[in-house]
Amino acid sequence: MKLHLSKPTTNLISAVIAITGSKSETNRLLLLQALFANIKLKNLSNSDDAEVMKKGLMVSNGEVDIHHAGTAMRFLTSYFAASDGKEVVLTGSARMKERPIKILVDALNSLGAHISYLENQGFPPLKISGRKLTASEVELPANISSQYISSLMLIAPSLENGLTIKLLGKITSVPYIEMTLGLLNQIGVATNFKENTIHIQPLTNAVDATIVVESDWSAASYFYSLVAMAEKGSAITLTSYKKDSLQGDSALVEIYKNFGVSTEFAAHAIILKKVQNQLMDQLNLDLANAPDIAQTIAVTCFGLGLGCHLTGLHTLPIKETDRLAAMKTELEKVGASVAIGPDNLSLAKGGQVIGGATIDTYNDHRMAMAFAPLCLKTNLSINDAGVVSKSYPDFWEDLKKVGLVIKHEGEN
Ligand SMILES: O=C(O)C1=C[C@@H](OP(=O)(O)O)[C@@H](O)[C@H](O)C1
Ligand SMILES: C=C(OP(=O)(O)O)C(=O)O
Repeated sequence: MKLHLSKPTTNLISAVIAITGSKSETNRLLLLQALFANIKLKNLSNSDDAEVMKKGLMVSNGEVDIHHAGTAMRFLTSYFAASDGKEVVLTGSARMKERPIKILVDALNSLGAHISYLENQGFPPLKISGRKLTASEVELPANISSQYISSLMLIAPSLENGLTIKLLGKITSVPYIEMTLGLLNQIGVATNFKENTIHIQPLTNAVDATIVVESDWSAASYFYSLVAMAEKGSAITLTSYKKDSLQGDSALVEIYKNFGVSTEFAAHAIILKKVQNQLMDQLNLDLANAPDIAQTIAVTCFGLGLGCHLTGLHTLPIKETDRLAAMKTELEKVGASVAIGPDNLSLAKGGQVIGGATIDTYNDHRMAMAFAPLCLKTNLSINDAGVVSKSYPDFWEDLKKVGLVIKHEGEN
């Protein structure tokens, strides 16, 4: 599906949008609910990634296909490995078969799991013969993906003696580890995370509580970008958010101040307002703690004519696509001048926006969503726009609520 995007007919934008629960929190809680059935959940994510997670958790024997969902792939690997008697083949999309999983498989096998590779060593698909894991100490490199660590943490309370996890090297995407700890604490698990060691105690009965998932902050980033590029006085209200978020991407509140966007916390909502013009002409930012908003921020900077130097991006090449390479190619299509390194992206300031470009999305929801706000500056088209359903199926409908003019190819 190719979509043509152009700006609203009015200069000031204003809208109220309800976004569903965080996909990261949802996929953790779905796994915890499979282990502790009394947990009740509200405001779950309606994303494809949450759907494949739900479906996967119901399988005991046979193939589980999690498509593009990194969290489902990593979290289900531990879940099945520790589920005595379950025999599954865990597979995914062609891209998923290129996303490394050896660090997690090695860690689980060292705990007594039986996981083997069916195609390429170190990559999905995996054959998993579930069994009771009895060991209680494990170590693994922490600099490639925090999802391996969260995956082990999520099954830890169901192990007889809990789990001590020693993290080797520089720890990446730390807020996602803290999110896992926070959710474990909410269901009654005792945890401790100091320096490079995480202790997780076993749990017999989870707290009898209803957990309301906070809406997705990564999804909110696209509205921050829209407001940043909109006329002064524009405002968008998003529900349901709170100040004490478990999601690292809530760093948007501080980051977008640089672009003149204020965030007001109301009851269960945030109100984003363009209150002044951007405060600088060059943004330097380390995004090792918030890798999923790098694409959004780069496009915002470009749309506003600012330069940026974004660092801490070492995990981007192994996400839905090589996001650094994809960003360089697509930003240059719209007139930007971009340099990338193994863990960074630099955008030269003052680039002139070229109109009428067609953005390729590389099976990456965030490529489509990050570029969409740029239509406030120029008309553009997005190829394979349905890719957004990985995390945000209602994205295009919600953009229409903001007044953006969105047409299918061939539509008048
Ligand atoms: O644990 C999670 O829910 C996630 C962790 C991050 O991955 P890495 O730890 O691989 O950077 C993030 O990019 C991903 O979208 C979701
Ligand atoms: C990287 C992402 O997801 P995952 O790793 O779970 O596929 C993402 O949503 O940006």
